Amino acid sequence: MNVNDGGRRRFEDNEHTLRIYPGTISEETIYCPIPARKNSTAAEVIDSLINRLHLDKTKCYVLAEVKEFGGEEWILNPTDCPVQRMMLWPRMALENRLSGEDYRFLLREKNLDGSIHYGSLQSWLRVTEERRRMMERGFLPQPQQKDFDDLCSLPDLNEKTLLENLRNRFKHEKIYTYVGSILIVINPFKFLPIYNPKYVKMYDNHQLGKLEPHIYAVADVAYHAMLQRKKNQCIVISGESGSGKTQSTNFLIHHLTALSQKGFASGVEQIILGAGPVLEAFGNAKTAHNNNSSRFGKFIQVNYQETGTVLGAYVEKYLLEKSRLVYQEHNERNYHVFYYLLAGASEEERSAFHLKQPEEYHYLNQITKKPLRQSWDDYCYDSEPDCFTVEGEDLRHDFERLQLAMEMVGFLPKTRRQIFSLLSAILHLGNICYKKKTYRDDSIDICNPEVLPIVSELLEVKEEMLFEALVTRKTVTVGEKLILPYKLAEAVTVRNSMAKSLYSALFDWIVFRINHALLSSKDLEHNTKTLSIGVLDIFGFEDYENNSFEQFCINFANERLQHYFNQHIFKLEQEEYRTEGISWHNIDYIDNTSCINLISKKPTGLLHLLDEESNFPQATNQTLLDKFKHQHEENSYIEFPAVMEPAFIIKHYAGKVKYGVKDFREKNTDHMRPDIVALLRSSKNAFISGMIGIDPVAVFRWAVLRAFFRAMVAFREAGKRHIHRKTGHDDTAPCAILKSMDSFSFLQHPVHQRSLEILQRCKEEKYSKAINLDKFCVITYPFGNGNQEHPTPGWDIDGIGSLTSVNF
Ligand SMILES: Nc1ncnc2c1ncn2[C@@H]1O[C@H](COP(=O)(O)OP(=O)(O)OP(=O)(O)O)[C@@H](O)[C@H]1O
Repeated sequence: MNVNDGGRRRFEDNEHTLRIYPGTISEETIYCPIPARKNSTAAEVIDSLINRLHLDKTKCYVLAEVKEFGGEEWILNPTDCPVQRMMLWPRMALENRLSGEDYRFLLREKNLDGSIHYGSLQSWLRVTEERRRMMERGFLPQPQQKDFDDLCSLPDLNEKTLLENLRNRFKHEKIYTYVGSILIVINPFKFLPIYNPKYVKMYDNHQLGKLEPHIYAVADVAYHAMLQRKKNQCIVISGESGSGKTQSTNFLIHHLTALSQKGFASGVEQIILGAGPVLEAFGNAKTAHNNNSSRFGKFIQVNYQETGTVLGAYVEKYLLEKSRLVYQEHNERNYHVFYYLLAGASEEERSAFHLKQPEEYHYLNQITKKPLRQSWDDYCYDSEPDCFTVEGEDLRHDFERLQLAMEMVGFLPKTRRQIFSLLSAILHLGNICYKKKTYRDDSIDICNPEVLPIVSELLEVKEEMLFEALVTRKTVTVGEKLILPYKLAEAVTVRNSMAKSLYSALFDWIVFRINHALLSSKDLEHNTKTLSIGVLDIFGFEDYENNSFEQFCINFANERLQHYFNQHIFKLEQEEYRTEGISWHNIDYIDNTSCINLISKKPTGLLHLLDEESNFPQATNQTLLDKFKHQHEENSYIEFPAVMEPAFIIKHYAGKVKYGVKDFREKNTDHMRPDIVALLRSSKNAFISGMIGIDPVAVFRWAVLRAFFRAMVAFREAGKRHIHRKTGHDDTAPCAILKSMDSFSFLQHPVHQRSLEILQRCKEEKYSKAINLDKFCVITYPFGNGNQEHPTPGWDIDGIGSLTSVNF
């Protein structure tokens, strides 16, 4: 049996050992190893446990799965398969259990009323408790300073006291702090025992601010506000890369599904569980800041019945970073899924998909190696480790985990093969290279024609058509069809654009399929009134060594979000004080309206000038820059580098960022050329031809902005609510948002429109549902280095200086 093949079969057939921790049910046992297979159910495992540990058979037991930091517990249904759940855990958790307390199975006793008896606290909690007792008895130093869990209650609020308060709280492992209804999170980069069921219970139905700040409190307030006011809610998460946004989103989603299910895993939770690793494999990558960085923004909406029971959910994605597919910066990688596939595919799959080693693909091997030592006689480039594997990563295990997760969200083996075949086609496409035919003219040829049959086989398109599409452009003028050869650089752009479009269409298709699995049929019953809570996990402000169009869009979106924070927190709040006759000195804040106008105001905003230049065939990077200069030379929010550099600098609220204009026009109108669309639509493979039909034109910029429109409307409505409250026209409780979000809802997205068309075929009634938003906000901050596997040394918080650029 070969190694690769063996991996999958091992998982399918072999016996696994589950370690079950019985806790107080059997105090003398730390854990009990129980053999089980992939399809062994929780009920069978519990039976074995009862026999092994001689437990009281008259009592009722359940298995609880603990995963992620802090020991959130998910109760398994009797028919759930623990091994399948275990295989979704990261490899570290499977191998290194003694230190990996985050993932395990616990045995819990069920009370007569059906509730779960959680028994004593887990070992880590005992340590914390012990420490608290020692402190009380004076054996350990008491915390010196009083801290404030809401920055608004600081007696003297200024930058210094604000940072000191956060630092002080962080030193005492308090990573959460409120600013009114906003929650600030500081990434601890270490396990904290604050996410277990005790905390779920503790924060159930409590007014915000009554207990120590916590992410559960935010979820809880949103949940109960939704139920009481019958209004949909929205939680916005923002922060820089590596600050813990995804982690916070996971805590929220877990809590939001847990609240309604009293601890029992539902089908929806099962699908959300499977959707996570799938989205992560296709949408996450190693970056210089985070080994598992999400390269797309997402909006996850959990739908509830009016009674508060989870109905279904849906995911909307924003701006997948397509450029990563064809080029990665130093010390960064392409999307995880490529490495998983190349490491984990079986021999049969390797030959069917024509797979090679990662270093043989242009899209994976461009890692720029920086010279480590530089001297005349010793110019060394290569002592740096490659970037194909990340420390602690087991790509084969990750591939198995991905396959299982795909199975859980309903991808049949045939579909999985089609997806992997398409991934291979994309990699081979990237290997196609061009040369000039002759020195005299510009016409080009393909240097390695042997790659063409492989790509044509994998995409199931005719080889001649593929060749034509890669080297020539077809243009139709009045009554005439012109075939013009591409120039060398143009051909490379077309090849890359085809690869990017294929990958992004695949990602859209995956999200579309996940949504089908997540949307419950009850969601579509017109007489079932649904409510929802949305969590928006959006990219934070970015400033890298090289910033391009992606950073420009992301930072503009953040600029708009900041604008609405300003509106809400400063302007409206101060207006309210004034009208209520409270003596008040206005606080100065950085008003970023001018920066937003510079970028987006019609007719001369940078985005409008960019649109003009994108549609003008003779335009170049220089003409674009000249246009920017000509219109905005006097504007203090834009600068141009002193040396001749094709770049411009924007003075954002969070600092100056330099953007290189290279590829701005192409990325702004980044869409598949019609001849490429025609080629892919001609594929004999219905999976590929159908997928291309979904969304041929990339709605790049508007996709990212739409995410911010959600936030924008939420905050604008917050403003209206303030005014209404004063004029007495609105009797809803604070924070109610009335505005219908129809026009910005996911229903507008082409992928979802398609999804709905299909669903509507099953349902005659039109699916019409207003999406209203209430508002909550979570802001996350990283401390130390995002790549740290271990906590910040010495629990140091000097990095708190990084907060200074943020103004609330
Ligand atoms: N509450 C937390 N407790 C402990 N560790 C955390 C917490 N939040 C985040 N981390 C750690 O920080 C790492 C980075 O977090 P995460 O991936 O959520 O960041 P992010 O803001 O989503 O980054 P990106 O924008 O690059 O996707 C996680 O892998 C985890 O190790």
